[in-house]
Amino acid sequence: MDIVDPSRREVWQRFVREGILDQARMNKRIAESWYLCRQNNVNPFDGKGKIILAAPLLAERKKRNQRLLHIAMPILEKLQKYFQETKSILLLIDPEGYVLYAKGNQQAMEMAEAIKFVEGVKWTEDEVGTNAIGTSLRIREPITIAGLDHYSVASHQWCCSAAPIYDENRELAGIIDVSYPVNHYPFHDHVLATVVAAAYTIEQQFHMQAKEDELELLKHACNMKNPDSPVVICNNKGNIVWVSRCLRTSFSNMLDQSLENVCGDHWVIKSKTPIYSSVHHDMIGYRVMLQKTENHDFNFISTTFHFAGVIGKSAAFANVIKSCEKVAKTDATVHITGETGTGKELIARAIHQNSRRKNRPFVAINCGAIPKELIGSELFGYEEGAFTGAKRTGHKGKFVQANGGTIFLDEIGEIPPEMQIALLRVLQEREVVPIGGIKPIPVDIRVITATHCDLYQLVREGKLREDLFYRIYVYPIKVPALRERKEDIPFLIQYYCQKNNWPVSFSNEVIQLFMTYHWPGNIRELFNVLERIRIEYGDHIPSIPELKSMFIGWENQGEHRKSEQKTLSYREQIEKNHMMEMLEKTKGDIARAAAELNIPRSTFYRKLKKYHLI
Ligand SMILES: Nc1ncnc2c1ncn2[C@@H]1O[C@H](COP(=O)(O)OP(=O)(O)OP(=O)(O)O)[C@@H](O)[C@H]1O
Repeated sequence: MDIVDPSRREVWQRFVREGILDQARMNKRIAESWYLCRQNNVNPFDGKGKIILAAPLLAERKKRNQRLLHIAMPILEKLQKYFQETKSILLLIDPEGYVLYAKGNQQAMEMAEAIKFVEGVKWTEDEVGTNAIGTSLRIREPITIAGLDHYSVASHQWCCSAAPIYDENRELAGIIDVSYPVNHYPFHDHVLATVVAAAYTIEQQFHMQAKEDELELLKHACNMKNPDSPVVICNNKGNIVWVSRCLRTSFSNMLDQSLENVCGDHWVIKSKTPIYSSVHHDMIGYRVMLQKTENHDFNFISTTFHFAGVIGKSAAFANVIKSCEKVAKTDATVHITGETGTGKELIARAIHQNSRRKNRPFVAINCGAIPKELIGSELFGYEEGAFTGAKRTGHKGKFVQANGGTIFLDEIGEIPPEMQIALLRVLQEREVVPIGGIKPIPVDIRVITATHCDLYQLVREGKLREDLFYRIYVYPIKVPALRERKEDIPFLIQYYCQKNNWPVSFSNEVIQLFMTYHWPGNIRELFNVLERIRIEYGDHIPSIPELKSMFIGWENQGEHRKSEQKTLSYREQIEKNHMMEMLEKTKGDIARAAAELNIPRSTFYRKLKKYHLI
C-alpha cells in the first residue's frame, strides 16, 4: 500500500474499531499481523515501548548476545555513518526482540526516544503491535513496515525495514533494522535491500567466526598437558574437531562426526568441560574425556544436549543432566531442589535452551527476593489504576512476558498463601488474570520451579497448598550439593580459570584442599574463593595456610555438616551469605564486618554461632 494514499487511515480506523479489513488491499503478512495484534489485545492507540531493561539487565542481555554483538558491531558502525546522513537509526535486536544497539541521526533518535524506541526496549508485535522488527522476528523474513501499516499509532510516523540474521547453524541470531521518520526518505525498497545485504554480510561473518573458533579449539588441543589421555575436542554442535593420539586408531575417520554416533557402545563420556573463545568469550566447544566401558549405559551424556556449565565426571551430576535431557523434550512442569549455589538456575536455563521453546523468552523470578506484597503484581501484572502507585498504563506480569517460553519461579516456597490460589489457576487453566482485571489472558508457558528446601515439608507445615504442590511437583530434579560431587571440583576450577583467562596451575595439594572443604555455598562459593585468590594473588598460588584462611569456618567443618541437616530458610541463607562475603572482604575482622553490615557486634557474634561460622 502507498503510504500517501488518503484512504489508508480509513482502512486502519475501520480495522481497529470494527475488526473489518479489505484484505485485497493489504500485504498478506501485514494483514496477518494486524489480526494477531487484535487477537492479543495490543492497544492500537498506544504502541510506545513498555518493557525497557534497566542498565544491569541490558548489560546482562548484551553479554548473553556477545557473539552477535562482536560480529555485527564493526559492520553496524560502518553502516551507521551512512544512515546518519539519511536521517535514520540503525538497530540490532536479539532473538527475543530486545534492542541491543540503536544509534543514528540525532533528530531521529529524539523522535524515537519520545515513543520509547530505545536501547533495552522490547519491540515485539505483542508489545507494540505490527512493526518491522517484531513482524520479521515472527515470520523470520525481511520486511518493511511503513507509516499506517503499523498497528499502533506510536509508530505511524515511522518507516522501518528489518531482516533476520542467522548464525552458522541456521539458528536465529538476531534482527537488523533501519528506521526513519516516514517523511525523511521515500525509497523504502532500497533501504530493505541494504538491510538484507547487511544481514547477509553478518551471516558470512558468523561462518568465518565459526572457522576461527575451530582453529582456537585446535590451538587448545595443542596446549593440552597430557596428550595421551583419551580426550576429544568437539565444537558447539557436538561434532569432533580433534582426537588425542591414543584414540586415533580406534576412532579413525571420525572428524566432523557427532561424538555421540562415534562413541557407540564402547565409550562413555567421563567428563565434559566447556571451552570459551578468547575473542568473543562465548562457549565454542567442549573438551571431552572418554572412558572405555563394557557397560555402555552408565553415565552416558548426549553431546547434542547443551549445558553452559561444567558437567564434570560425577555420576550424581551426570544423572541430573540425563533427567534434564529427557524432560527438555517435553513440556512437563519441573521442580528443581538443591542448596543455594548448586546451579538450579543454570539447569532451568539448560532445560529451556534444549526445548522447543528455546527461541522464546526465558523469564526468571526469585519469589524470595521480592517483597511479599509485590509478588502478585510482578507475576500476574496489573490493569491500569489497579492500586495507588500503579503505572497508568498497567503492567504486564512475568507470566505474560514469558508467553511462548519458560518461566522459572525460584524459591517457590516463599510465595505467600494469598497468591497461591492465583498461581494454581495459572497452572491449571494456563491463563492469567491481572490484578484489578477481570479478563483472563491465555498463556502458553513451560513452568520450572525451584526451592532449596523440602517442598512437601511446607505442605505439612501448612505453608503451601497441597493441590499447588501436586501441580508443581510433576518432574522433580535434585541437584547434588558440591560436597556430594567433589570429583567435579578440578573441572570447575579449570572452567573458572579458562573463563577468566587466568593462566595458573594448581598443585595436587591445593586441589586436594579444595576437595576437602565442605562448600556450604556450593559452586557460587567456590567461584567466589577463586575470584578472591585471583584478585589478591594474581598468577601466584597462595600457600596452604593462606588458602585455609580463605575458607570460612574451615576449622568447624564437622559441626557445620551436622548443622546443615537443619535447613536454613531462604532469608537466613541470604543473611549468612552476606555475613560470609563481608568476613571475606574484611579478612575475618569481625568488628569491621559487623559495622559494615550495620549489625551490633553482640548480635553478629550470636549469628556467627547460629550459622556455625565460628
Ligand atoms: N555446573 C556448573 N558449571 C559452571 N558454573 C556453575 C555450575 N553450576 C552453577 N554454576 C555457577 O554457580 C553460580 C550459582 O548458580 P545458580 O545461580 O544457578 O545457583 P542456584 O542453585 O540457582 O542458587 P540460588 O538458590 O542461590 O539462587 C552461578 O555463577 C553459576 O553460573
